[in-house]
Amino acid sequence: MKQTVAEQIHDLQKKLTEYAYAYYVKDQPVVDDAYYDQLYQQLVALETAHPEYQTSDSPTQRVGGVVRKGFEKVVHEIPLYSLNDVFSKAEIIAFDQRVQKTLGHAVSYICELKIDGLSISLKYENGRLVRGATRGDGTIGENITDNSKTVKSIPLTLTEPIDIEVRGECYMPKASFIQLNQKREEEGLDIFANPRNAAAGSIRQLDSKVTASRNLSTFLYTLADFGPLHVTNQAEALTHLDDLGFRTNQERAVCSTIDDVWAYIESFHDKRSQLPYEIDGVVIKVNDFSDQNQLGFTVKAPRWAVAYKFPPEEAQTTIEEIEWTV
Ligand SMILES: CC(C)(C)c1nc(N2CCN(c3ncccn3)CC2)c2cc(C(N)=O)c(N)nc2n1
Repeated sequence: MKQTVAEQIHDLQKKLTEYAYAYYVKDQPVVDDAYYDQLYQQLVALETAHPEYQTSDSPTQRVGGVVRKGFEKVVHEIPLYSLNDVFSKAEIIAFDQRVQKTLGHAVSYICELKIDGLSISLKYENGRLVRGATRGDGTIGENITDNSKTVKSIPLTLTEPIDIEVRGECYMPKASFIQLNQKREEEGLDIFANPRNAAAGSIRQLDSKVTASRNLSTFLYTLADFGPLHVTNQAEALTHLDDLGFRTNQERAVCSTIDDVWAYIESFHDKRSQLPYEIDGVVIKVNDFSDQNQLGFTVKAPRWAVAYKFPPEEAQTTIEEIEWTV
């Protein structure tokens, strides 16, 4: 039986959302670009002819188009903490000793690559993105909701209709950074010093159409407000973020000893230049949430995590050296 217009539109929105999720979140395209573009144009035509069926979470709403005079301030109800930096194996061992001394037992750690982007916080109500904000000073950030909606790896709708706030890094892939700077040089514009500055400049754009053109991506890494999620450790929390539709970094590893933590760090010291995104270190976190709660926070940072910082990277990677995943 022939589909109604409403059914045709809903069907296209669902298909295109699934294809975009596979491409931008899982890095596993399921259709080629030409086919995606063909369906996308069909949806644009149908939504234009029947605007009553255009939904705010349709894939066509990712193109931006809002121009702001400035950014509203956002107060983070749950503050974003800092991290204590460490620069050597000795400092990591000292961290582990302090943790074991406080808890009275050994713990497992989770190692996460420290993405060199800028921190954002995403708030969802009933599974819908209601607010995107920059970290700012950890308490006061900027409202970047319009721009967040143009970042293709940020879900507009979650797989569950829950209230949750998540945090992570927004970054620009190395290849996009190199291409952006080439374009800016051709146009006689200033170039960005590094991908972090390029990402910050792009997510803090007043014209969301510009943000949409910058191929930003994300890796989410923490739940600010756990909402209805029952998770007991960081590894589970990251799996939950995956299940909800977020993009998380798959290089994470649970390490049962600090020697394994150091082996992880050393392994990425060499792999760093081949990654398609910049990292400036490894974040080491006590994995178990009850252990984290016992360790608590200093004024500015958790006692249950440290950021191991790599020495500054050598010369800029050439485009050939990068593995071509997004
Ligand atoms: C939730 C905690 C506090 C443990 C935490 N905090 C982080 N950061 C705090 C300091 N940040 C910061 N940023 C600007 C100014 C001061 N501090 C930048 C984010 C993390 C950053 C990354 C990352 N980059 O990949 C990550 N995988 N996990 C993090 N986890």
